[in-house]
Amino acid sequence: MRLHFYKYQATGNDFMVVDNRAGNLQLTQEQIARLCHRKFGVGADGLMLIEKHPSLHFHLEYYNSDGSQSLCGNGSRAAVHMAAQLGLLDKAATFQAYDGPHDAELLPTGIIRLRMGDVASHTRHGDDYFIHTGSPHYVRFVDDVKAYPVVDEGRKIRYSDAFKPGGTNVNFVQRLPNNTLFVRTYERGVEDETLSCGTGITAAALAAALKGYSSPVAIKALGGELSVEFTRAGDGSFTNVYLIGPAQCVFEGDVEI
Ligand SMILES: N[C@@H](CCC[C@H](N)C(=O)O)C(=O)O
Repeated sequence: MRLHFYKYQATGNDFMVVDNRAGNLQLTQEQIARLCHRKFGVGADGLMLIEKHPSLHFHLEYYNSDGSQSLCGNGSRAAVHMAAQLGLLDKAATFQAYDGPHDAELLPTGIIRLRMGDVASHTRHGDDYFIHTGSPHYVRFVDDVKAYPVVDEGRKIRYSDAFKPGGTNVNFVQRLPNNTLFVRTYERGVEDETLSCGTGITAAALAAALKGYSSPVAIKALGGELSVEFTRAGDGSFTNVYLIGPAQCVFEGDVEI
């Protein structure tokens, strides 16, 4: 069977996106891993299916490159862009993702502004933070993130007893002047560093807010620039959380599955 796909990148986090509104595609974990494999397949950090939803613009199924599922912030932004290309929506989007319903806006600049879930709480692990932003994220502030061994240290935390059995994504964050962060992320389900992770960047911005940063936080990632907006309550909870950044269709094609 030949599968038609769109290849997207959202600040360097890359995805295969498939229009499954007909509902006849079911992929096994092995097929997803093969399609996302950078030597044997198309190559991507994740694969998404855009499907019909009874009352929202679309339903989004997100798979990491190993076939596991969670919320993907960058993937959701890319899916909103593709749903607009498919004519499912104009400038405002509502869709169902892994963690629940989301809305998003396609700004005139082409930037996608995605509403994330509210964040009620966080936990501390020494000087580090654990924040769930639809996906689980560990956040550690470091002095020189460019030189930091992200994969080695990230993998230790990802597989540590504290986060078994599900594991966690791990973000290393450097504070820069002007309310700006540089964020690098080890992603669970990709089992490697990616060029950008939207839910991780959101968690990093909220952790920085707990240290005095204000909304909006400007973000630099290896794959590009984003920003995060939020409203912080006195009890340390967050509402009106938005992940804002670009997404681009790079090519489309067909692949045998
Ligand atoms: N790249 C994503 C996060 C995808 C999910 C994550 N790897 C997990 O399994 O928790 C993003 O942009 O948020």
